[in-house]
Amino acid sequence: MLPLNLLLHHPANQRKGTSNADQPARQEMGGNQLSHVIVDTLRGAANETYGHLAARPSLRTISAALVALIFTAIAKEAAQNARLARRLLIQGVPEQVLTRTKWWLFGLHRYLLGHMLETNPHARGVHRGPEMAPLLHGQGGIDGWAGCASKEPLIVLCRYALGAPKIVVTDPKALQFILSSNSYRFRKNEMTVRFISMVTGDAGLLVAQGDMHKRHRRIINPLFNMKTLKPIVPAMLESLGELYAIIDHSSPSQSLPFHDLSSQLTLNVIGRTAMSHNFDALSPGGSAVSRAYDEGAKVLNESLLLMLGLQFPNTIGRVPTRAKQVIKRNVVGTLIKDLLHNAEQNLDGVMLIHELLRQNQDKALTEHELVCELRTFLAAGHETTASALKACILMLAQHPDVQQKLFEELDAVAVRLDDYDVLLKLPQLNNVINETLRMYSPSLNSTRNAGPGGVTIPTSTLGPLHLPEGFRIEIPTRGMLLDPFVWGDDAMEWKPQRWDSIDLVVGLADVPVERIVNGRRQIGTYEYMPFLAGPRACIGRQFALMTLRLFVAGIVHRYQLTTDMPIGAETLACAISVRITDVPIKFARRRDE
Ligand code: HEM
Repeated sequence: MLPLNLLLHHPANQRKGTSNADQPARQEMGGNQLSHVIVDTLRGAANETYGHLAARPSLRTISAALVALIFTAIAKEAAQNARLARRLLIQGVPEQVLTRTKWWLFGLHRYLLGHMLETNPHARGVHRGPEMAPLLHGQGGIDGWAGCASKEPLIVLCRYALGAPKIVVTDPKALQFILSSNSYRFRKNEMTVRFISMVTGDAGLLVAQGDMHKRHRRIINPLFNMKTLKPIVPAMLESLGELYAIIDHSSPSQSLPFHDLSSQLTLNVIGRTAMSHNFDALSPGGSAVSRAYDEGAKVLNESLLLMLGLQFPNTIGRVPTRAKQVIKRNVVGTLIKDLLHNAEQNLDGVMLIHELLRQNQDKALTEHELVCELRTFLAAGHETTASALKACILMLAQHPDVQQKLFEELDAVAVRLDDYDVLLKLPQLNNVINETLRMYSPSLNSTRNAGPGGVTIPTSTLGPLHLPEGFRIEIPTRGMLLDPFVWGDDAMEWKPQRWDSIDLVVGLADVPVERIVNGRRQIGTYEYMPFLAGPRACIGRQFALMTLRLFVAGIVHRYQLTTDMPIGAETLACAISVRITDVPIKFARRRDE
């Protein structure tokens, strides 16, 4: 792109700003009609003002040029986004209402900030999901929905910075298409991919797209089937034993910070079971790796500059920041290479790293790709499982009746944790875990972009909907799990017993018209998705459920749990996963064994 001050000083451009000589320069700037008008106007004005300085560019000239460039870029982007949004609006997609109309620049803020300043539903954060629900069902707060009473849009358009549009989708028919039958026609958002790549490297399952994803998933799938997972139960229990030791050495009247303990515990679990390595995260002060991991996670959560750098990789993204230095150190990546070499000497081992090497005997994945995959297991499997575990334990401590019922169930079968087949079938245990994953889903939402050439998706109420290439889709996982239209008026309450009368209807693409059939609530595959669905659903689902079943059963059978945190007083934070920030738990040993 030509700097504007050079254009200004081009002889053909002196005084008059619109000669034919401008054409190539305009094309260089890649502008549309609007940007041409703006450039021409600014150029004319700049010539009038700074024409006498033409021979020697001054700071003022350069500043004016910079301002003009930024202004042009913003106007161009906003105009493009407005056109994109319009393409969806004319197909009948309702839009979230702007409550702050006429508030700023005669409503121009719609094209600059979109719905970012709206307080309900929030643009982002843990409240966003549940607050979206009424809109998605056509109740208040949406523009342009002329649907009849029996229909609900289940798709809403909203806009972000510079009016960048996206649709929020909960329509099961559309989700079945996006996540399952046509999942490879959608791509993960580039900024999300850049963000996750900083933690996992650029070749793990979470960031892989298209054929690369298929190739990786084919090799990694067998690592997470029951046959491979059952032999790692003893390694999981070894980590649980370390937690017991810490609890047993503390006083029953002392509240322990289970929010930290559960993260350290699950880090040890992933270390042992996935990499055959002891991260030693539960020891006082942790290990070098666990400290590096914590530090990395912290800077990722906190650095605004880092986020802007991801959005604008070629400008702000080049600024060296402390966050980047921390991530670059990458002790974990270096360690994993060593662990891979060790595991190659012991190919009969039962841990995931051994199975990974066995599945990769034809070297379909390079060493770099293997390292990225193991880093991915660490990033995707550690905080998510810890968030679910801490929520289970806090809920049980807050609800003594449910805890007692679960204890009795465990006691009745004289639970032996190494017999996983028994644990799999315990109804109270499964109810507690299902309900916690519903109410405290570690996943806030998932995003996808329409792939090359654009995609036409089927919908229940709008008919086929064409999404231009790159158009953004948000799937509000947490919102769907807390949606009163799906779960009933008590959706915001933690009630494990609701699962006694729920049928999970597998493979159902359409929302059942009759929600309650024979007294049982019907929930479709695309309505309960803590692990998402389709070829890109969580590969570690069974691993996570196994960890939760073993640890919740083990802890409740051994300790009576209480907490000073009243029901509803917990605070949630969301960075990589949604988690309860403060989980103070008192553990009283039930009986000495
Ligand atoms: C309660 C715990 C967990 C929850 C709630 C969870 C949730 C999810 C969700 C919602 C996704 C889809 C993300 C998206 O595409 O937008 C996902 C993907 C993934 N998860 Fe999990 N996860 C959990 C535990 C684990 C564990 C323990 C592992 C591995 C050890 C793991 C590994 C992965 C991987 C590799 C992917 C990417 C799959 C792909 O794109 O093919 N997760 N997880």
